[in-house]
Amino acid sequence: MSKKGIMICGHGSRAKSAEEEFALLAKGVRRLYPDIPVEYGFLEYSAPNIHMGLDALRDAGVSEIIAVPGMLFAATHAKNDIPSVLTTYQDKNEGLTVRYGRELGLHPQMIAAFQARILEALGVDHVHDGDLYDTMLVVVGRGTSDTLANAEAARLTRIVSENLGFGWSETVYSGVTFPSVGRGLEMALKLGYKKIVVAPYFLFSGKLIDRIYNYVDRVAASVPDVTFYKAHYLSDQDHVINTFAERIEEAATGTIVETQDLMASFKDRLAKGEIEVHHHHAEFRDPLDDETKDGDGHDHDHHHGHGAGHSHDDHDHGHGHHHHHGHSHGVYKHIGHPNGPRTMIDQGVCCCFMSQFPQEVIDEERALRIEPTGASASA
Ligand SMILES: C[C@@]1(CC(=O)O)c2cc3[nH]c(cc4nc(cc5[nH]c(cc(n2)[C@H]1CCC(=O)O)[C@@](C)(CC(=O)O)[C@@H]5CCC(=O)O)C(CC(=O)O)=C4CCC(=O)O)c(CCC(=O)O)c3CC(=O)O
Ligand SMILES: [Co+2]
Repeated sequence: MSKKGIMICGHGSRAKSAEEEFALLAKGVRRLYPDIPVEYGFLEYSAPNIHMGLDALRDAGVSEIIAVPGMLFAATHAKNDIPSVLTTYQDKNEGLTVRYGRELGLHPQMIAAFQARILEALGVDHVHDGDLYDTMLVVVGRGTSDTLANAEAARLTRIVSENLGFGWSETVYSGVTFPSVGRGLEMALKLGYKKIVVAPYFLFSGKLIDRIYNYVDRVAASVPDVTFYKAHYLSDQDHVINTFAERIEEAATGTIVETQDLMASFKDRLAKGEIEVHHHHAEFRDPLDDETKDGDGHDHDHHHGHGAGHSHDDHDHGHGHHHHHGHSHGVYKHIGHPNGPRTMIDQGVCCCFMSQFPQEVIDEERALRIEPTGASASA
């Protein structure tokens, strides 16, 4: 009989607090599965990385791993990056089976978890129809190059807006796509609502959450007659843990609906040469692990797609790390959009992103930043 183990694949952050908070998730899942080993790992920046978590399960004698993305939506990370790590691992470990579940998605419990955070920000337990007709909801999604994942964030906004009865609502994004948090809030103010709830649909704290709350504070300081309510991110609420349990069960029993099967879709697109696996240049590397020592901060221990997107041989990198492989990645639509984010500029974000910014947008942003008034457009 095969021994099962559970693996939660998280994002990771340069913020220590995010690592600690993500660990709480694994703790919550362990409470639900006391007899099964549960490990977690991060895709980028943080330790343990996904390999380390998988190693821990293997070393505990697990032969059937049920892996689930610790991700809200099915975008690049859940669709390409995690499956790439998992299939590579399975290929290298004979006799090991890795199943893969789907993203948390807009499960009713995730919506409940989000609404609980919004009500908490407003300081109420429940609302009656009409209570929030004078209030605007601004949902902050992460933002990705995956249009459908961005659309899920907008769908969430609609659902919550109807459930709670907000006067008006809008979806903004913390990066990658438009509208940015800053531009979105400027637009929101034009509508004249005096109460605005800003609710980030994020699992944990991190650099992006800090940036979002800072932005709200900055805008709030400029309009003293408007009250901003900052909702907490989701974190390890029972609703979230329960959603993980459902995703684990679906993967374990093989009852994922075909159209939602991320691993099947990954393999299919890989075979067709359509995959754009993002390189994990930021993946945490164990200094004791020789395999990952390639001297330039890259761990290329996974598939690289070469079929679509552009290869890094096509353009100049203009930054310190070199890519000695032809990885490719998502195309950022409307990257120069006037209401789009400028946050990535000069923040050390990968060339994969930066190389897609038109030079005039970069120049314009840099010029704004050196204005003596300090009027920053870095939204
Ligand atoms: C701050 C930063 C890292 C840094 O520089 O420190 C950071 C941080 C975090 N991202 C998180 C989540 C997601 N990140 C993505 C995608 C991308 N994120 C990228 C960059 C950055 N991400 C840096 C800021 C750059 C900027 O200014 O925007 C891109 C551009 C490049 C790359 O990853 O290499 C890549 C585009 C890929 C593409 O679309 O092609 C997706 C969507 C997806 O999967 O594609 C999800 C949602 C997954 C889900 O659905 O849950 C979380 C956890 C939030 C939570 O708790 O929920 C944190 C943690 C934190 O905030 O610290
Ligand atoms: Co790069």
